[in-house]
Amino acid sequence: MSVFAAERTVAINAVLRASEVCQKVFKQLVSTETITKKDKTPVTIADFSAQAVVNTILYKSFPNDPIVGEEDSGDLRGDTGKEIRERILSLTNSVLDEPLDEEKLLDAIDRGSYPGGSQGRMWTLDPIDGTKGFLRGEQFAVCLALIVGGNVQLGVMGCPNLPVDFNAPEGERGCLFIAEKGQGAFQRNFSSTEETKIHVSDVSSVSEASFCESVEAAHSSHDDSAQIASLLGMTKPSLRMDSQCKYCSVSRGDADIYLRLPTRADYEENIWDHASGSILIQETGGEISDINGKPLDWSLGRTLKANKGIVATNSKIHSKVIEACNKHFNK
Ligand SMILES: Nc1ncnc2c1ncn2[C@@H]1O[C@H](COP(=O)(O)OS(=O)(=O)O)[C@@H](OP(=O)(O)O)[C@H]1O
Ligand SMILES: [Mg+2]
Ligand SMILES: [Mg+2]
Ligand SMILES: [Mg+2]
Repeated sequence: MSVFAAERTVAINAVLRASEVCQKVFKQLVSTETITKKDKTPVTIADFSAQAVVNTILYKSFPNDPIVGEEDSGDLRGDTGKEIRERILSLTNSVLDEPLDEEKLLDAIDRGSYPGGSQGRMWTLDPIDGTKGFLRGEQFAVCLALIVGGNVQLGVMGCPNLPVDFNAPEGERGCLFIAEKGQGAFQRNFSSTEETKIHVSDVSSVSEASFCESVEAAHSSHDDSAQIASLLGMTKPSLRMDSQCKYCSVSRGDADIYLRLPTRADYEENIWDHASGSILIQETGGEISDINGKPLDWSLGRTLKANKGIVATNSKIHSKVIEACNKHFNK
């Protein structure tokens, strides 16, 4: 029986509303509505608005739950932030039942500042994962997960541009993925409430397998993955896409392995970039670890500081992929 039925319903609603914001923005986005953050990555009015929407909806049902969210309101305050703030406010209010004022909007965004840790309940939110994919009109995802005592219990992901059927790439787009610990995982189309149970592929020979990996070589080394593919005797082309949609693709069997290989020794993966994807992989029968085969540790704060890179597979071929990573990186 579902332990988090209420959380599941609220999270689905929040992710769908935030996805709606992103879809609205994409049609009208102008260049002044994208900011480059200190780490040189982009953030748009849609990222801020989606975070405000999700945090507001979560607060209404679970006022005591802290949130580890990617964005903060620093760039939206004061005179310099006035124009962008007003756009975000009207966007946010276009999907909320009760309108916010400017102060409440900024507060809602900043409710995502929780430092994380091993104690109690917390949500983690990536309002748009794959912002670069979003800007290109390609794959992005609204990603929300519930973590309790350092364990991911629930994950909901909205993928507005992902084809509902991998074999019909020109067909309907827009899917929602829902996974709860011990309850399996489901895909739902944006146009319906019917849920279909999904599972990973049953490929058991690694030479038959295919990778799903980042578009940006700066986020996961393509050279290293090509060499690992060669060690494994893999010949199929990689499926390349932005965002946690990669986890969705592996979880429904479109590809067999999600590899995220470190490009910089000092990079720590953010928990919001992987929490919902990790439970989706586990609940569809897959396996997830870092490149050394170590379980992901969600209890150390806003990042996965004890882990290096990510390997998610259909489970049958996991140990082979870890072995190849080991061989490649420790050569
Ligand atoms: N150096 C480096 N290494 C690994 N990961 C990084 C790095 N820099 C940024 N990021 C994070 O990558 C998130 C987007 O991941 P993607 O898999 O979508 O990358 S890609 O767009 O396909 O290249 C992106 O998430 P969003 O900001 O939510 O898009 C970042 O959190
Ligand atoms: Mg970002
Ligand atoms: Mg992200
Ligand atoms: Mg993001």
